Amino acid sequence: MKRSWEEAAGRVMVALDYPNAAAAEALVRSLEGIPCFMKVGMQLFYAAGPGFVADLKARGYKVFLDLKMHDIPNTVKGGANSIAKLGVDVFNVHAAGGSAMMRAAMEGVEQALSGNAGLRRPLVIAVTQLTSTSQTVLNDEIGIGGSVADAVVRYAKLAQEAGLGGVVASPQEVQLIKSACGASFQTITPGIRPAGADIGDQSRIMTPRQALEQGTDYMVIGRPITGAPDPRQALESIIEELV
Ligand SMILES: O=c1ccn([C@@H]2O[C@H](COP(=O)(O)O)[C@@H](O)[C@H]2O)c(=O)[nH]1
Repeated sequence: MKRSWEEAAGRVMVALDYPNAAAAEALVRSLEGIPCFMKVGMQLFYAAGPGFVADLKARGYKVFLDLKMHDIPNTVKGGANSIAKLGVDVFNVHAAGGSAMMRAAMEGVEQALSGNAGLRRPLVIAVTQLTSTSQTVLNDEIGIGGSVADAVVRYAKLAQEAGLGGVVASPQEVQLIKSACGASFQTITPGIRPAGADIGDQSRIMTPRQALEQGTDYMVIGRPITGAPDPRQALESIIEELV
């Protein structure tokens, strides 16, 4: 199925994994006019703070705030409340925190929205198993038995029951998640590597085209873009692969 260039671009979330606002801002400027998401993770957020996120939103960017909260329910509720007030489009928690913690995140969002009619409702998603986690690490280090795919689907169902709208997983698990949770349950997939790209610390990977063919909703891509000699050209060539 052919899709427009804009639709293809809108499925890419560029990971702004930079040590400071100036470096991230340079990348954002180099991608100006491309309607992708900007993903702010912990490295940038801890250095540049909520002001950087608020500035991106004020300039009209779609923002995924990837802080992967994992704490007691009351703390996550408070964190979700603060994040929702920033007006981000997507944010996440770890499904490993359990259903009470995930429900608390949703309560934090509801509280923020009820006090502010102008706020948009963010998509709240849960990390299932990190895309750097291999079968061996899951079984021998984390201590969860069975296949990675089974562990991912179990967390996806738990997240859905807690009221979340989607999950972070690898593209390899997208079809199983959609079968278990329905087509509208969103899948956000890191672990994307164009053919020939350095895998780095990722374990469960696919190319952009393969991920799309699995039915992923959004793909998170960092180093294949940010580490390229010409990041704009790298992103444009990924988008061409998705059209
Ligand atoms: O399971 C996960 C959850 C989050 N991430 C984040 O996505 C990007 C991926 O960056 P690459 O450079 O393309 O590997 C990064 O910000 C991670 O924190 C993930 O990789 N896996």
